[in-house]
Amino acid sequence: MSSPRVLVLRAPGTNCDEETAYAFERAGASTERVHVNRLIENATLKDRYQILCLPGGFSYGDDIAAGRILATRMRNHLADLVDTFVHGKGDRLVLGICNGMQVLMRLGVLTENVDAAGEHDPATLTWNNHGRFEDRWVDLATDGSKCVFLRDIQHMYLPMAHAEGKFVARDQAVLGELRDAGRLCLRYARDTNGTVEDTPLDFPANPNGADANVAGVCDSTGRVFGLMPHPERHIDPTQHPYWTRRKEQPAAGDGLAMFQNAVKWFA
Ligand SMILES: NC(=O)CC[C@H](N)C(=O)O
Repeated sequence: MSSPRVLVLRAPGTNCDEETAYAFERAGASTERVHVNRLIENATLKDRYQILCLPGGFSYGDDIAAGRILATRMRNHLADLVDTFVHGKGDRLVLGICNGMQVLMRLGVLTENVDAAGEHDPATLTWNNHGRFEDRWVDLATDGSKCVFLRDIQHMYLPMAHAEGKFVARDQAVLGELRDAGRLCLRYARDTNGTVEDTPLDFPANPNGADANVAGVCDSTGRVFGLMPHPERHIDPTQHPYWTRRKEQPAAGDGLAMFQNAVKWFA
């Protein structure tokens, strides 16, 4: 298959769908932005796509908790779609960006197979330590061996923009299990070296106080990935905040490689 088709799922309050579709198209995929209600009406629509992407925004106004309502709608009305993309024949990819990661966390697909015996969810996303919305650029390091989207990427400089983005594991055992499986594959970093650190960094390097500096998590297969920062906002070099001061411009913004990795997976 040459060019995968991407389903960019929209809901009331989604606001990053156009940029996300642009990012996938720049990487060589074809995309359609589809409202969640259209998918609920037509169960066979999902069969047109190889990649499911949940973009950023404030679905259903972040009411109750960010991502909770869309995740509940998907669990109740789109269970077949979720199962097809997450499990199925293992031939599809899922990406959740920011609010999309919040939805994937609420659906439980990013922490699947982890200490299922516990009374509470193995992990969640909660309010940033300082209790406010934080919107700026961050350095990221990858432990990307496992995750399809992060292959051959060590460092990225990307914008983050969230209030409920602090990753918290239920306990150290869960954190260790996810880490040892290579699933804590994207971390906030202190610099551009691409070094993964487990001890939480101080603010501002770790913008929200996340356990083990976690900024992104993948499932046990590496095909399902959620991250809080916004790769679709750094596709072109001119989106870098200091681009006019750089002597040499890179060919692309740091985020593009993630979308290219997804497209390559189908080549
Ligand atoms: N940028 C986004 O996707 C919004 C993040 C999210 N709804 C929050 O504030 O936590």
